[in-house]
Amino acid sequence: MPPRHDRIPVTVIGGFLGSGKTTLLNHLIRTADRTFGVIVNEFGDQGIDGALIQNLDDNVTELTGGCLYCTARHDLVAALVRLATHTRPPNHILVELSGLADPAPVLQTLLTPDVSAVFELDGLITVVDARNLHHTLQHHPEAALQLAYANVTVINKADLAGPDLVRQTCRTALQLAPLARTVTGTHSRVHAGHLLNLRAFCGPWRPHGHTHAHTPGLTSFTLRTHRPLNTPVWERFLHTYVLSRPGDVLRVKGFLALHGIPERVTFQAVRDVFTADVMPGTRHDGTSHLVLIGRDLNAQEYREAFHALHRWPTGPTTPHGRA
Ligand SMILES: Nc1nc2c(ncn2[C@@H]2O[C@H](COP(=O)(O)OP(=O)(O)OP(=O)(O)O)[C@@H](O)[C@H]2O)c(=O)[nH]1
Repeated sequence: MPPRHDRIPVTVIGGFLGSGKTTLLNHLIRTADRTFGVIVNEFGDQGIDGALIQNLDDNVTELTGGCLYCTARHDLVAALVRLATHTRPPNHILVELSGLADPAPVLQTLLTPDVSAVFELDGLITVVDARNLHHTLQHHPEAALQLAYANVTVINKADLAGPDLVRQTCRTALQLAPLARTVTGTHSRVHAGHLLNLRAFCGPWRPHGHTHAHTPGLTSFTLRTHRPLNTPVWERFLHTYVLSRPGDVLRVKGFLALHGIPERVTFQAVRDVFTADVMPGTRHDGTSHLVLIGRDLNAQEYREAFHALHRWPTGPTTPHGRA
């Protein structure tokens, strides 16, 4: 095996939908003293995370259009090679998995002799939403697999969980990943020294028996419109179709064009917690698109309801009269 200084270290970031993986990636880019290349695996035809990753220009590759559960080996290898042969190659690569991915196939790909001759798998970081882990483990078998191989477990969203639940979540995570270092944080703010230079895969490695367990009925689809939305009418849609269905709608993310706000608005929801942030320095072009991931969702029902938002004028009128 070539010595480390000749190979580019690769850190894989996994964890369930909305746990804080992209937030961690941005935190590392901001705080760690090195140049990063990033590969983001997203399902659906519309990548969102690429636009949410900061300060990397052309060193971000989105693998879109793939499967909900896995990263195609040839896509991953092609993206690694693209970064390594860049005119200014990064000195560390971060691979963010989709929120439903089992990390084992990606780890295996990185450990094959042809790939590991050029890239060194440094470690797997699994990000956990402290508020939701227990519920997630009960309903989504993917979550246990994501923890099983972790070298570091980041117990994130401590602010939403509170100290008692954070302690319980740490204990549960340790049962599933007894050899992993566990660190807690809010907004994935964990010292880079705990996450990088782990060299956790120096010895031989074999995945545990593979179960391929998946949550039944999961679907993902994109909603699009081409005219700005009336804010009160959008909020009604949000409450009816997203926030009041937290067991079914697991994740929503995307961009909104809202009437009266010239900038693009980033929208994110993880079950019943949501944020809508104006992106400074941007201008929307009138289009909105949202990726939804959930269980037993009727895409047609959502598309019709989203499309129907345009029946209402873009002024301050609501379906029930003046706002
Ligand atoms: N309150 C709170 N919100 C957080 C924290 N960490 C992340 N978030 C928010 O949670 C949402 C999801 O965070 P992301 O980093 O996009 O999660 P992700 O794991 O990359 O999501 P997917 O790629 O869709 O699986 C965003 O709105 C974040 O701003 C935290 O510690 N506290």
